Amino acid sequence: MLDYLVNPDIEDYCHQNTTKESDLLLSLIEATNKNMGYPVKLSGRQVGRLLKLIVSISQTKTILEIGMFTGYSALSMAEALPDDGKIICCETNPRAVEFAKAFFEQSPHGDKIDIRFGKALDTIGSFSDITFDLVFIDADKKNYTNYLHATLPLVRKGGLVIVDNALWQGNVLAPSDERDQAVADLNHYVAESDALENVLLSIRDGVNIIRKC
Ligand SMILES: C[S@@+](CC[C@H](N)C(=O)[O-])C[C@H]1O[C@@H](n2cnc3c(N)ncnc32)[C@H](O)[C@@H]1O
Repeated sequence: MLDYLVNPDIEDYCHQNTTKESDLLLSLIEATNKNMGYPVKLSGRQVGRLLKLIVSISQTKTILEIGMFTGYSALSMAEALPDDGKIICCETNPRAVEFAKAFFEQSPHGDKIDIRFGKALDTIGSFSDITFDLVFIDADKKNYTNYLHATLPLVRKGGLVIVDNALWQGNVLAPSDERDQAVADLNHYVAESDALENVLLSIRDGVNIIRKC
């Protein structure tokens, strides 16, 4: 594991010079830090604003999020969806689900968010006749390649898959366990595929932006 991927001063500068979140999202971050023990799980301002920006400029209306936690990235994307847009969020932690629901209820965008409690692969397996404009993968790393292969058929042509933690603290350089390997395998598969085009960005812990051709 590398100490850091991006110089911390540069990281801080980028954070300070990126559009601030809505007041509700700022309270969600504060409450997550105070009550949930793992604030590091939040994708953070740069990734959150990147997701919101992409949703805004891509005519995205249907999103699948794999790994919702307390709802930071879900609400960031929901804020950019049109009124008839929808985001389905998969999450296994009941406490995180209750926490997120309380915040979604306070948001004018909360009714765009549909939480599916349970393992994401089971939820995905239950879908029929559903197509997504965008899939955001941000759950257990060991299933990263499984998530990619399970969701690609559900993504419309021209749609996006965005993968957080795609550099996995640098462990992709020399994978040493199942999780490192799954993230490295996903990156390799995507870069080699003729059916996909992508850019792997070294923002925060890495973000892989993939377009289905
Ligand atoms: C990194 S956090 C997600 C952070 C969130 N996307 C954000 O940026 O605010 C990963 C989440 O995935 C959830 N998770 C882990 N395994 C899962 C599974 N098999 N199915 C659905 N969610 C899972 C965890 O409980 C955790 O809340």
